[in-house]
Amino acid sequence: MTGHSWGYGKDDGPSAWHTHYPAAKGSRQSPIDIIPDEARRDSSLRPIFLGYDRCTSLNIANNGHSVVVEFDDSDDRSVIQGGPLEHPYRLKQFHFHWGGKGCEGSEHTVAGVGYASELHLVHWNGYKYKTFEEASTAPDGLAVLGIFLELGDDHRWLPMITDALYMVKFKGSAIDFKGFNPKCLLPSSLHYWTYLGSLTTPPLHESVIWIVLKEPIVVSDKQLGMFRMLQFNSEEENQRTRMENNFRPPQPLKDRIVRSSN
Ligand SMILES: CC#CCOc1ccc(CNS(N)(=O)=O)cc1
Ligand SMILES: [Zn+2]
Repeated sequence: MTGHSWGYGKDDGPSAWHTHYPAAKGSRQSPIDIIPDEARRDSSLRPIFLGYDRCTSLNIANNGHSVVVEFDDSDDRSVIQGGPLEHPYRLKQFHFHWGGKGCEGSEHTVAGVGYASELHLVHWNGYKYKTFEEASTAPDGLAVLGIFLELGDDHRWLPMITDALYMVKFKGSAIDFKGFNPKCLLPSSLHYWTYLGSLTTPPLHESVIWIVLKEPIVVSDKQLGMFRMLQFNSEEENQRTRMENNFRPPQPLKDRIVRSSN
């Protein structure tokens, strides 16, 4: 099922998505602006546990919206559990959102301030649902771990990703990408905010339990700049557009609260 084409441009960007994806105006849309002082500290929230050691990365691809690393999700070999989750959720893929030169690029903001980029690790509830597609429309179907990227020194392990980007420059390109463990992209603290939200890209399904880590990881401007050599377009298309500013702005919180781990 291929949905209507969408993007991040003036005519097909976030403000136009509602025309083909009505969920855009729903009651639990993402991202949001997280206001730490208004988050409810909840001692019943357990620590997050990331069981990625047996994870199996498959490929890295340019899907025309971001660069995505996909994993073998045929069993519970790599899962996120604990925190607000009642069951283990299987890692399916991770991808990034970033800005243009020097401007913001994260999707969630913290007290109105954005980061340069945001990493999303997408997991689905394989305990209750048979497939990612089925889980993606269920209110407790997905769990996305959001990690902020801020500019500073070079990240020691990010080159494992950025060195592969030139091979997936155009939309529709993909290469084998085995043996990558995303644990190397985690900050030292797993303290988090959590709230009920949605996919931040079409189809914008309201099926995501968001877990946003408080501590960003640090990458250099040069490393983040490598993402901007990617293109939104395929090699065949004449229109050459650099992949940048592929982030949705914060959406209304409406009748939701954000909870905070200790
Ligand atoms: C249904 C469906 C589908 C396609 O799968 C995805 C996977 C991830 C995303 C990205 N969503 S986000 N930015 O909230 O992690 C969107 C669609
Ligand atoms: Zn995302």
